[in-house]
Amino acid sequence: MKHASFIAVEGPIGAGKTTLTTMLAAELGLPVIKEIVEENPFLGKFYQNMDDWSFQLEMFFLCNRYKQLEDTVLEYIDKGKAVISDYHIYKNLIFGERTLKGTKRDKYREIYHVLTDDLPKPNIILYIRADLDTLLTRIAKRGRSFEAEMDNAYLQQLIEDYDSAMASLAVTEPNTVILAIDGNQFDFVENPQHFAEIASQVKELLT
Ligand SMILES: Nc1ncnc2c1ncn2[C@@H]1O[C@H](COP(=O)(O)OP(=O)(O)OP(=O)(O)O)[C@@H](O)[C@H]1O
Ligand SMILES: Nc1nc(=O)c2ncn([C@H]3C[C@H](O)[C@@H](CO)O3)c2[nH]1
Repeated sequence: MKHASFIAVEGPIGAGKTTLTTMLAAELGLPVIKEIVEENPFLGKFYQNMDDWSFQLEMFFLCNRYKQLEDTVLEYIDKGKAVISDYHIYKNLIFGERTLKGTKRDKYREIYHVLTDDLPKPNIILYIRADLDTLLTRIAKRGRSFEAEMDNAYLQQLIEDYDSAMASLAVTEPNTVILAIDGNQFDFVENPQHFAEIASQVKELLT
């Protein structure tokens, strides 16, 4: 039996994950899983002082996403229903490896694997790649106050971390389809033709 599709939209901060996920969910008639941002008590503190707050923040994201992933598996994947999410749980490792240091990083990595290794993961990843200027423009356009403190070097580093992580996933999980989307060129918000092209590629993957 063919497994139901579990699609994750990924990319660095401000790439357009939530926007594209919402648009595709509506177009394809799929239930949507979105990450919790506004109720996160550590994000503002983290952007002001990353060294002091990174462990709390990464653990908060990991526990929330773990719970959401468990629920997604029970509600959709185990029942053979397709679903689209605006993140892949693997992003915890991408961020954690960047923001944590020393023993905290080692402990966090272990907890990540203990929690997630035995859970089903997305079989399709839509990876939105975008350069620093594009991301800065979109983050500014969205205007979240706590992100005003974000360092450009951190964002640039994450762009590179995402590229490495996707290249490594392509090797370690060869059955996962990774569709790269050029977020600099594709303006799926303003240009319906651009969105239609992406939607048609995703539909092909689902058939
Ligand atoms: N392809 C695009 N073209 C033009 N504007 C875009 C595009 N994608 C997203 N935007 C705009 O950029 C802003 C950020 O998008 P969005 O919140 O979807 O990003 P995100 O990747 O989910 O961010 P985060 O990493 O913080 O969760 C929004 O204002 C959105 O309207
Ligand atoms: N450090 C860190 N670890 C994560 O797992 C993570 N996931 C998202 N974010 C940040 C990016 C946006 O500002 C905001 C919304 O995505 O939260 C994260 N930050």
